[in-house]
Order: sequence, then structure tokens, then C-alpha cells
Amino acid sequence: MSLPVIDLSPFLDASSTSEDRAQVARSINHACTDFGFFYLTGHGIQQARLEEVISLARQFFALPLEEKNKIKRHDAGGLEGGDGARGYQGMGENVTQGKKDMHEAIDLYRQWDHGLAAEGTGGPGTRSTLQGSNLWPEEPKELKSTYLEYIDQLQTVGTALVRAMGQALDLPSPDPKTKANPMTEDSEIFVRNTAQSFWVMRLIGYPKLAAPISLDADITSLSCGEHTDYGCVTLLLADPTLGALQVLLKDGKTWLNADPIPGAFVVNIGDMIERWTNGLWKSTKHRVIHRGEGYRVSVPFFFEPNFESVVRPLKCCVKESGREPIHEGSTYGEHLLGKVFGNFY
Ligand SMILES: N=C(N)NCCCC[C@H](N)C(=O)O
Ligand SMILES: O=C(O)CCC(=O)C(=O)O
Ligand SMILES: [Fe+2]
Repeated sequence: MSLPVIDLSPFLDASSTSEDRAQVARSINHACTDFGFFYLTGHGIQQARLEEVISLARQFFALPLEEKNKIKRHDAGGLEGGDGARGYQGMGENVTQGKKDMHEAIDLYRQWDHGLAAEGTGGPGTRSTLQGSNLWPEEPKELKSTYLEYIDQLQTVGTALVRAMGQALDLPSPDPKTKANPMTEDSEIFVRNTAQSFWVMRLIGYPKLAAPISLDADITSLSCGEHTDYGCVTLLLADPTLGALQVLLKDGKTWLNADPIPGAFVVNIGDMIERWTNGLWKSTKHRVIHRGEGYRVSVPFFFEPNFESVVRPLKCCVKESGREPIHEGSTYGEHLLGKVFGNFY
């Protein structure tokens, strides 16, 4: 058993036909319904760029702690004046389900300068959080420029992917007479609500865990504990290490290794897609247990809704799912802040 592979090129290539795109949308619907995880090819980002991104992250983590701490994260996304949870976090600073994770990381967010937040959104105390400028390392020197270009490319891929996902929601029950679109009120809903995507990027370094580990022991850390991602879609780039990232299957007990395929992203859907689709597509649990060889590096890019986007189940999905709405609706920013505050030791 392995995860489905989806070729996104018809959504990036102007000369594709609508039938090509419909095929892709159908595959996405199956992948999101059955797994919530898939491999993405045909994204148009050069292999050499992907390798450079991993290599630069690896070079950063190999620096002395003193050098890495020059861009240390100082707060957990608190109120005015902080660095908006951006920067370097050392081993064990990130916490999942109350346990310290065995990884170090740099967190980058969409640039959000002070004073730009809209009024009256996000609830009390949330207006000015997560604002700030990214903290970029001085070494390796090419890291910043390479990552800025890479993030631009990823935003293009993310936009094409959520367009395809919107189209995928039209497919389950087309009206044979009118060929009208009974499912979505608007298949561009994801595109519109990610037009100012409050994206997150993490550069993560995982030392090999000491064996053996017990999954039950409260004190035992995983490389990254079981969790779901928070927003729309995660585009994960990882080095070739095998057996580290594991995905929980729909039976709720089998863990499947999501080993890397060279040149492909591992993609998974986040909590906001689950909410919009009223659970038709679930944000799938996953975890990282690195007991293989070497020091593992991964660079997930979280393509998320706009900070201020109000996310509530789409009427069409409530109908299709046959369930009551699973959420009353709130902004993505509120969901994110609830997560970020709980993430640090
Ligand atoms: N932006 C995202 N999705 N980051 C995932 C971080 C890993 C899990 C986190 N400590 C948690 O407990 O959620
Ligand atoms: O490193 C990985 O393979 C996955 C990391 C992850 O799940 C996350 O940061 O949300
Ligand atoms: Fe994750």
C-alpha cells in the first residue's frame, strides 16, 4: 500500500484541456477522501532547487548553537513588541501533546508588519499577534535569497492546488440534466481565501532518536508527536531518509510510512479544509519517528488561508456529508493562534 500520486501540471499549464483538469480533480477527490495525504508531481519546481533548499537547511543546522541562536525566537506569538514566534528554536522547544519534540527548527511566516492588521477581527487580544519580520540567518549566505524565490514558487503551486481542490468538490454529484454545479456554491472559494495566504515555512532538523522508544511512556519524545496540520495544504519537502514520517490510515490504527519520492512533494490537508468540507476530507494525523541513519532535514511549507478568512462548513458540503455542521465558524487566525500558543515549552 502506498499513497496516491497526483500530477498537478494540467492546473499549471495553460495548454491543458478541461478534461485533463477534471481527471486531476477526480484523483484529488479520491486521495483527500481516502487518505488526506498524497504525493504531488508536475509542480514545475526544478529538482536542483529542491536539493539546494534541503542542503542550505542542513548547512544551517550544522552550525554551532551560538551561531544559530543569533536568530533565536523570543516569544510564542504574544502581543505587541515580540518577534511573532519567528526564528530559531532549539531541540525540545517545540511541544506536541505535552511532550517535547526532538527537533530544532526555523519558523518563517508571511511577512506581516506592525500596524497592518484589520480592525475587529480575530477576537480580543489577537489583533497584533504573529506580526513581525522573519529572522533570517546570516549563514549560509545564499539561504535567504534562495528561500524567498522558493516561497514564491510554492505560492504558485499552492494556488494551483487549491484551485484543483475546489474543482474536485464539484465532482461527486453532477446534475446529469443541467450539468450545473450542485456541490459548491463557488469552486474558487479556496483560491479567494488564500489570496493573502498566511503561509508558514519550517526548516526542521531531526537528530536520530536513541532506540528503543516506548510510545506509551510520557517522558519519551518523538521526533514530532502525532498531530494534524492547521490550515489548507502542506507541501512537504524532505531529504531521502526512510521510515521517518508516518501517516495514520482511516482505520485509526495503522501507520503508513510516507517515504519521500525524489522530485515529489508529500501533500496533506489541514484543519481548515476539513472544516470547509464538513469532514468530507479529513486533516489526517501524522508523526515523525526518526530512528534511521543520519541527521534528517525536512522543509514543510504550509499554504494556509488568509489570517482574517472566516472558515465555516460550506453549505454544499454539509448537505453532501449528511451531517450537522461540524463547526460554527471562526477565522483561520484564531485557530492558528490557539495552536501556536500551545506549541512551545
Ligand atoms: N504549522 C504547523 N502545522 N506546524 C506543525 C508543528 C508540529 C506539531 C505542533 N507542535 C503541534 O502540536 O501542533
Ligand atoms: O518532517 C516531516 O516529515 C513532517 C513535519 C510535520 O509534520 C510538521 O512540521 O507539521
Ligand atoms: Fe505536520
